Amino acid sequence: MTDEPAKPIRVALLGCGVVGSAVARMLVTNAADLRARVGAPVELVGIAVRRPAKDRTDLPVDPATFTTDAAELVTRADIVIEVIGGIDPARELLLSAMAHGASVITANKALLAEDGPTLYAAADAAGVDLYYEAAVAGAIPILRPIRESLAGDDVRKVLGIVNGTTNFVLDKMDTSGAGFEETVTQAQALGYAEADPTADVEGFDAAAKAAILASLAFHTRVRGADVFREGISDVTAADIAAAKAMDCVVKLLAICERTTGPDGDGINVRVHPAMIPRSHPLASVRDAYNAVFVEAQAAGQLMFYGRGAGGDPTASAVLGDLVAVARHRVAGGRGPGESAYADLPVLGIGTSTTRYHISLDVEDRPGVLAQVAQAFAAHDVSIETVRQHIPANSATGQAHANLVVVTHRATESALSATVDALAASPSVAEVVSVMRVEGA
Ligand SMILES: NC(=O)c1ccc[n+]([C@@H]2O[C@H](COP(=O)([O-])OP(=O)(O)OC[C@H]3O[C@@H](n4cnc5c(N)ncnc54)[C@H](O)[C@@H]3O)[C@@H](O)[C@H]2O)c1
Ligand SMILES: N[C@@H](CCO)C(=O)O
Ligand code: NA
Repeated sequence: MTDEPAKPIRVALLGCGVVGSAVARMLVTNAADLRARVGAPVELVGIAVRRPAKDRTDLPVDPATFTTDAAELVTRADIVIEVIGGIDPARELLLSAMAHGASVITANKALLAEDGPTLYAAADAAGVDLYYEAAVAGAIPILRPIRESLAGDDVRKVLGIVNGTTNFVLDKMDTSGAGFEETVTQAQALGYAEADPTADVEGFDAAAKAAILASLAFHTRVRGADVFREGISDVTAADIAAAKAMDCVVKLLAICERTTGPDGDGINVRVHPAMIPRSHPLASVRDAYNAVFVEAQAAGQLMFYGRGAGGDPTASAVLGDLVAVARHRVAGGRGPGESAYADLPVLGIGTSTTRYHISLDVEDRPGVLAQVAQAFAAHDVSIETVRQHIPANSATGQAHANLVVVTHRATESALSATVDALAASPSVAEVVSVMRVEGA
């Protein structure tokens, strides 16, 4: 008696842009290996596109595979891969796919951060898988390690560089000394930044990824809108120079922290530029690379590093999900569903604690340093270092000094009250900049 040949796994691909075309190519080129790893043939039954007339002859795919009817395509697949992006129609298509019994794979962080629970509920109702490794940090395996490998540990903190565009811009500002606008223009010319770079430079993309990371790490529903967000458009060449003077670099960080304090248990999730010491592992993340640093109770510190974007790297994560999901189809069973049992409160930014670098333009006369120190003391913010620099010429003729204060850890609310007091002080001409200092 011979074994029945395994039934093919029918895969539908939605979107054939940067990621979709790389996924299609890998699906076809690696078909024999995928078949062996899955235990059944993996058959690309259709690719939904918006512009069917576009020349796609470079792809090793039968032209009859392309369709403009994504809604119909999702009804005849075992696995649907969504790489269209945006909220709708991606959401409707994924919901319809699951309602028709398909498992789904998506790279769509915006949709997951906006409405992940609806997708999870649909996956549960249909008894199918919902996988999305590509949605955070592209090729880097980070979601499966948090969702599965660390499921027995207690994750305390996730600290990551999860946006390649902003890392590229900040890295170039660091090495060239150039300003933000000039560097973004250069990044656009090199294809690193989009024509409209808002989602990246204002931190929306990183905030969506932070929400996904925090949800998985802390078994709590966190939406993109819950994440405190500050982008990099206000980071100046002077900020970068100030970081250099402290032997630090500026990075856009996504920070997810489990906190236990007088206000009770909760989590802080925030995205903002911060100085980190050059000796910190994240400081060596250059160009458009991503890295995620995870701290868990028993595991200690772990670091994940690699390419966070690009067609092939992102397709690698999609195909990894595909093999996992297809194996479930062959052997039966499902991967993990949503885990939101901890239901921790997402605390306001005021409760988060970090160190701060504050640059002040002050009058150079007796008692000024004491008044500045008093503003910190009054709000219970402890000073770690103070550096004073006297500029060669003061434009006004008035004697001025530049004071750089670095604090010990303080809450954001205490720090912002201190900054308000400094701004109102007659001794302080200007609060030149305030930047958080992480990783030390
Ligand atoms: N590019 C990356 O490096 C990267 C990395 C990680 C995650 N992602 C995510 O992957 C997804 C796709 O990104 P991308 O860079 O490939 O974008 P893209 O713009 O290159 O491709 C999207 C494609 O979807 C098509 N499309 C739009 N609406 C459609 C519809 N209704 N039916 C069929 N096709 C439709 C578009 O015409 C386009 O070709 C996004 O969610 C993105 O956030 C991208
Ligand atoms: N725009 C993102 C890539 C997709 O997540 C980045 O710059 O990292
Ligand atoms: Na990933």
